[in-house]
Amino acid sequence: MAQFEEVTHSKVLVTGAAGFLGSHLVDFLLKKGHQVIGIDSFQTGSPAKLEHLENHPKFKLISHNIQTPFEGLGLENIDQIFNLACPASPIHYQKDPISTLKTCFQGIENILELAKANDIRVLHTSTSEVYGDPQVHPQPESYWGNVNPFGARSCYDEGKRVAEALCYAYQEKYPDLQIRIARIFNTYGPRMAHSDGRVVSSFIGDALAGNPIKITGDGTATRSFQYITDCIEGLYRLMNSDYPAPVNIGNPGEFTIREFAEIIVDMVAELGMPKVPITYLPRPADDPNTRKPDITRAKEVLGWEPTVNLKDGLVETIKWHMEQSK
Ligand SMILES: O=c1ccn([C@@H]2O[C@H](COP(=O)(O)OP(=O)(O)O[C@H]3OC[C@@H](O)[C@H](O)[C@H]3O)[C@@H](O)[C@H]2O)c(=O)[nH]1
Repeated sequence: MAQFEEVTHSKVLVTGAAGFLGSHLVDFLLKKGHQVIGIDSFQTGSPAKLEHLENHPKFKLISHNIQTPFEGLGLENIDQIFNLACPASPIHYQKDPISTLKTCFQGIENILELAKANDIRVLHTSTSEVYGDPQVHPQPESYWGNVNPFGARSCYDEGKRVAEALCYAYQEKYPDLQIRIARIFNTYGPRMAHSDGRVVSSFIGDALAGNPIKITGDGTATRSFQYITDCIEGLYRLMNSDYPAPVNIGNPGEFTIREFAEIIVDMVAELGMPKVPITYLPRPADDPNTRKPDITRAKEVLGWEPTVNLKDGLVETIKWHMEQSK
């Protein structure tokens, strides 16, 4: 196992702090006693996700787009940077593909420059989308992927791939620079709004509102869903490990989208609400057919694996959605 060394009371920068993952990571780091600076452009993130920290003595939120260098923001004394800033829902990252590419490439370039100049460790969040529509199943980190470089998803898939390539190039050129890469698989939980567009929040939001669930495609595509707390623990362990290559962070439990829709319909019906119908819409361009992480590496180098099963995670997520609609 690689060395996992918990750093106590450090100063940590989280980009994308007002996003779904970012806001949970900020809470987690503050609970651990760290001082946290959050950065967000509020393109898809929302200050409401951090409202509860408004007067927290160890938290500061800065409005900044990582496409722009960090000079003048006073970030020289940071110990660690988690780079989470990027629209992640397909409907969001495809809205302004040029901006998504800039966030991926210029964003990580600005972060690496800041890190290089000030000896800061960086964890970059990559994605299972670097595997594209995979022809190897499940996907280990050694798989190079099957990505369309010239299509609707390429702004994100290729953006995340070029960001990994830039991390690699910096590591080669500046061996003292500490870089960690997490390839995050589909993650869900409280604070992912109904309007986010990703499948878990869409299905739950619709089922609770009594609307039909909308499957895009024929429902045979598969995904593996990881609960937010497992993801955050995995990111934290990776940051504080000495492992320099990409690590999959995901839950290997795999479901077809139709199976998943049925689970949501049944869980919401068990709460005494009407059983909503399932409808079918056209499949989005280049939507991957299958996805499931091979987490052998994460188990070996981080001593990490997911602990929350799908039903338990969904109970918490449904509860959160119900509170939102009160
Ligand atoms: O309302 C919906 C949304 C999605 N889907 C389907 O559900 C599956 C999952 O779609 P999502 O939009 O939740 O997410 P995707 O797996 O396509 O992409 C995600 O992958 C991993 C992460 O890095 C990213 O956050 C995100 O890009 C797809 O097959 C999609 O077509 C629906 O059937 N209905």
